[in-house]
Amino acid sequence: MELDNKIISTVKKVLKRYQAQKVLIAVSGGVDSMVLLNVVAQVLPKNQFAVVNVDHNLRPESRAEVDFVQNYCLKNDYQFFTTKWENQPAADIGMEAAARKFRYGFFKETMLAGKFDTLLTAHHGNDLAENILMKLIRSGNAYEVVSLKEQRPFATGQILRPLLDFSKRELAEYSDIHDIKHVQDETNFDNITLRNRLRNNIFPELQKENGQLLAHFRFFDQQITALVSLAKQQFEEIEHAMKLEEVDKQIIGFIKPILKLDSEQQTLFWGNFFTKRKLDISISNRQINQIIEIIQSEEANASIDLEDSWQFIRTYDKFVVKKFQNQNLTEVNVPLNQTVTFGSKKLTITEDDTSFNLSVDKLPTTIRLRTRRDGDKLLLADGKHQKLSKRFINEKVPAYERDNYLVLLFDNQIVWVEKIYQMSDYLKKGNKHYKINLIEVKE
Ligand SMILES: Nc1ncnc2c1ncn2[C@@H]1O[C@H](COP(=O)(O)OP(=O)(O)OP(=O)(O)O)[C@@H](O)[C@H]1O
Repeated sequence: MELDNKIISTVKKVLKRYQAQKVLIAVSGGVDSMVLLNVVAQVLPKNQFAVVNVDHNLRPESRAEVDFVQNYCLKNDYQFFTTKWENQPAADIGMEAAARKFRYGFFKETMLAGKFDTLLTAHHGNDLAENILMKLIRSGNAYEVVSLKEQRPFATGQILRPLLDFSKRELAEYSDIHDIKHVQDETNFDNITLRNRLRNNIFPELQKENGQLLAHFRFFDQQITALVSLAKQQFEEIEHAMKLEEVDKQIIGFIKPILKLDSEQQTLFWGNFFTKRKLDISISNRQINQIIEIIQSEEANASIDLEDSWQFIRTYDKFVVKKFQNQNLTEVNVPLNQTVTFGSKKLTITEDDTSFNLSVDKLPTTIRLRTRRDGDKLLLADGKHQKLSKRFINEKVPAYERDNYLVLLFDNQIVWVEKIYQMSDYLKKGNKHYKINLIEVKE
């Protein structure tokens, strides 16, 4: 009876704390979600909840499982939504992730269509502990380790997981006491996945060491969550002081504000920095340590290569995180009056006698666009040449930005370099007039 009261009052409390009004319960038919349904039906009137189920169509018995949940809902007069996954990917790789994506896609659709504000899942204490240990084994990233939250935003509302305080065993006990029928998920017994190996082999051993293990994982989770949220407040202030400039695939900021953190704190800082920006980069612990090392070094122009073509550069008082230029994009033809795309920029050249910004004295046969190359030279008024690299220095263009500047060539002669050079400024004899339009496309 004590367990009953504890489960019911906890679910009630969580629903109240997060102000759940109209609730969709994700029910697979397994013991956990059938217990959750049973409990919610005791604390909410029927017009405030419904059941959602997804047939992943991956095992022969999946149809029977849907039928089981559907019949249960029919019998009890609960509103029920279901769908069947038809277009599975051909290969087996990533099937679980694809199934998950489909499942949550349908949950979202159903929530929006039925104006539900809350999705409930039956994740419990064992799921939480398994998740923490899995993330610890795979990455050790503190921000990922505590990823299974009691509440998180979802669709236009939220997901709540009111059973995290209970173990699988307690839920099974509840279902035994109340004779709650459920289906058995066979895949839980094979040891192909890390999760199942932890569940079936590792956790039983660990629990022999301490029966309170799951409560300790939950306690650990709550503390890390709190520590991370405290740290995030401070990191926001630091990022503000860094005066970050974020443009397409490039972030620049001052280093000084980070230096008031010690190395360990910086580990947490950079983890947060990359995790929250969702860049297409998987940053490892080793790389974070390298970043910290060059931040603290005296070297003026140190740089390291990160994963996925990203680079971290430390200049004198700033740092830059940027994505390499795609080498295939180094040279394109530019037909007149057509817009060409070069990386994140678009450029159009038109013949224009009224509002031209470039003039030359003869019609070019080829017009090409590229980024700078070693040895590029610019023609000056006195007929002499200047190295493009020299001009970059004169114009105070930082080294890390120089590769982004576009260079335009008429018949192999540089006639224009984005922002810093136009040949016609030096040789005013031109009689062919062109208008160059350049726009940056923000992603
Ligand atoms: N096919 C399904 N239909 C409806 N709800 C489901 C289905 N599968 C899972 N759920 C819901 O998700 C909860 C967690 O299920 P399970 O542990 O199988 O998923 P997971 O892959 O570990 O977690 P996640 O749902 O976060 O990916 C279940 O208790 C249930 O509430």
